[in-house]
Amino acid sequence: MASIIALSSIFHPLYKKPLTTTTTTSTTTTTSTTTTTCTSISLHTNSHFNNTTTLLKTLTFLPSAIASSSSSSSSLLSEEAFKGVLQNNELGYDFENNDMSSHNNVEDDDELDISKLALPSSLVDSLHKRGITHLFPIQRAVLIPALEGKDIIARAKTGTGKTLAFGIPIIKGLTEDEHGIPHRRSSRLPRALVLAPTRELAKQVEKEIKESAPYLNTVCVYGGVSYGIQQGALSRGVDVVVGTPGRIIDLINGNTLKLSEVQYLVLDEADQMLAVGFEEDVEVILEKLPSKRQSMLFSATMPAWVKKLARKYLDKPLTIDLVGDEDEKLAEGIKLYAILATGSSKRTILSDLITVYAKGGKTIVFTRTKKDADEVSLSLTNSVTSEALHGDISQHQRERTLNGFRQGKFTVLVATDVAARGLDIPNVDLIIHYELPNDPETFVHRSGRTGRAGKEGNAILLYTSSQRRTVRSLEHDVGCKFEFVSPPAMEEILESSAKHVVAALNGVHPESVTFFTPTAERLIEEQGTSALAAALAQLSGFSRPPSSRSLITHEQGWVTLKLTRDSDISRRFFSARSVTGFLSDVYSPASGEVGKIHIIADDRIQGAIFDLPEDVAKELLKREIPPGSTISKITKLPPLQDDGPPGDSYGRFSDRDRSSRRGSRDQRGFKASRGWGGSGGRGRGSDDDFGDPFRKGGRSNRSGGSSRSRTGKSSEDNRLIGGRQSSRFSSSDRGSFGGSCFNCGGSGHRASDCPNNGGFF
Ligand SMILES: Nc1ncnc2c1ncn2[C@@H]1O[C@H](COP(=O)(O)OP(=O)(O)OP(=O)(O)O)[C@@H](O)[C@H]1O
Repeated sequence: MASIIALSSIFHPLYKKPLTTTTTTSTTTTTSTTTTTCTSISLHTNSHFNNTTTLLKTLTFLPSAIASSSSSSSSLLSEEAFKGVLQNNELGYDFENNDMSSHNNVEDDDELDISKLALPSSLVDSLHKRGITHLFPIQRAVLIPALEGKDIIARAKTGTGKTLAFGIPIIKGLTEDEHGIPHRRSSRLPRALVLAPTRELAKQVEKEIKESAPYLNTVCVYGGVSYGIQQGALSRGVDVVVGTPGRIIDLINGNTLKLSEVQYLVLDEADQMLAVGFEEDVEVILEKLPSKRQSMLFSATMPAWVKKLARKYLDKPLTIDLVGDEDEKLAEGIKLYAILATGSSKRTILSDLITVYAKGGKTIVFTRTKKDADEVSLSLTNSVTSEALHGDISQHQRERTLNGFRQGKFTVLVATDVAARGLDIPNVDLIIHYELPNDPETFVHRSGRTGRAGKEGNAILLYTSSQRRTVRSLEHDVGCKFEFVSPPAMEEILESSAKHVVAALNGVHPESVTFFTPTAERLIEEQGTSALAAALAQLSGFSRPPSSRSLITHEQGWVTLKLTRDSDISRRFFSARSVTGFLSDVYSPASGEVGKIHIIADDRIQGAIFDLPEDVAKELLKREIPPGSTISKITKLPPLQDDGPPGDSYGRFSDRDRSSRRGSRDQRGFKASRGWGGSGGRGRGSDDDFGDPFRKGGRSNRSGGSSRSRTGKSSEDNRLIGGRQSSRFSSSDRGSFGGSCFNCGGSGHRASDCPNNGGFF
């Protein structure tokens, strides 16, 4: 107990003994303040040396970019500071090599061991029960300054444990006084207030605090449910209130929630308050709080409003930034992929992506609108179990959905941003950004639903050709790198499906197996391994052979081919028209059927990739090809030339922008987007409807499903031609050939009519 008192007395915000300070200037002053505080602990509190040692050692492990002073801040923690603390290097810490091993008394693991940090034993016990034994970096970074009573701005990557970073010091402060003596409370007005941007996040924070400190009364308040229960809980007395700003204001106005005794304020996911339009409400609440309080602001990102808020309402906050300006803002375990898709192909590839990248685990698909969430979820139900989560779904149903997803009752959650913000669902393996997020912050939040608590995960961004530049901006703004990959090839899908089926087989009850064994033995005798292969194919959903798919649009029944031309033979500009010209000469029906065309982005190669219906492609590949040219079916897309419209730039995408852009579309005047609006500034789900100003037709409508996209539009409408203009032409229209000569590149004639014909055509 003595050591607990000692630690509390040194660090607890309510401790009256003045901390030792030194006077130097500006930033250095701050450093010295912290340093001296620590130094005084280290050098002058001999009787408590062991615990102090532990704390100091914990501090020494803080990452180098741990804290910086904000404009109004007066604190700075850094390794420099810690070097100062340990002038005599009592702990034997090797600062140069960030190595504690030379210290001989305490094992490395002890540094973050929560049972060694003089926290209330009840708290330690409940954390242990939850499997939480050691602090995460943001928690160890926040703990000491929070216990010192400092206002804090903390920024850490998603899923790294921010809730307990503020939860632990607040629980300690609410549990015992500065001497470690349990509080006896007279009034039961709330002493801690946590503001969260969404109901789900509020409930999650409540859960985290309740599970860590079941002996405290924690009440969660949010809109969409009746006031009665929340009012009742508040009137019975409460320690911690967690809630969304709107309902909190209602309860304050209804005189049920009184904030006069609030000592701790937390703004969780402060950046998201802004995103969901709570900025005014937040400020109204902050104005009503007692001025003598400790405030902690947690945010994954730092937009201007959050900085303003900090300046206005926090007192000389210490900024603890475990992200930094340049660094990747996502947890390390998250692998990022970007996949080029069209509006219509997104739905087709979605289940394939889930099959290959989620590896049988949980997936969250993010859409921008509620309607999309419903539609996408519905379209998935044939292949996977899926549910939608958005604001139009009742609160009760939302909770049921979330619980079902947590418990693995279904594996794919299709959610809008607001509904899924800040959700902590363990073991989400895959995030799919079905549409581009509105801004980098949203991207970080969405992606951060995977790779939580040190685990690994994948996040896939689906983008259209007109959004390439936005994807690059995103990389820059988030400080991340995407791996640009093609949609999974059929082989990968089959292989992953087989793996899932094999994994599922392991779950079959042995008794059921015995039941089927005689039939299995007979089948193997009769058919050998093909019997098992047939069973796997059936279980994978591939009882019929998969039809080929375009690598560009992913539409079934299409094949993607690559055409290259030897640059020694022709130095002419290679364009989409070169492709149509080539097809027209080699196998003229193909020129009327060609789908999308993209020019290959490789200086050493003159070439393009393009789609043809499977049967036409087969015929084409049988034809004799002019010397110097190659044509082949490909299974992976090569790098392609950027063909986005010029205005696909960074910015927020408001509804007003969207509607005005729609208006401009109707007038047939495509205006460059200024937003991350997905679709290069076009409305939802219409990414390719009018995205390519250079798109031209040329393909006849084929009978049968494959020539039409799922949207009902002909693929002709969808054609995208490598960003360059192509002329309309028809293979049967030999009189007015609009392509360019594959031989000389000149327009208006075919290679067979080329005056420079090398003899082949
Ligand atoms: N020290 C710890 N040891 C083990 N697990 C922990 C620890 N701290 C937190 N966790 C768990 O890690 C998960 C993520 O924590 P939390 O939700 O607080 O992250 P976050 O940083 O707030 O994420 P986000 O920014 O996405 O909201 C939770 O399930 C939490 O219980």
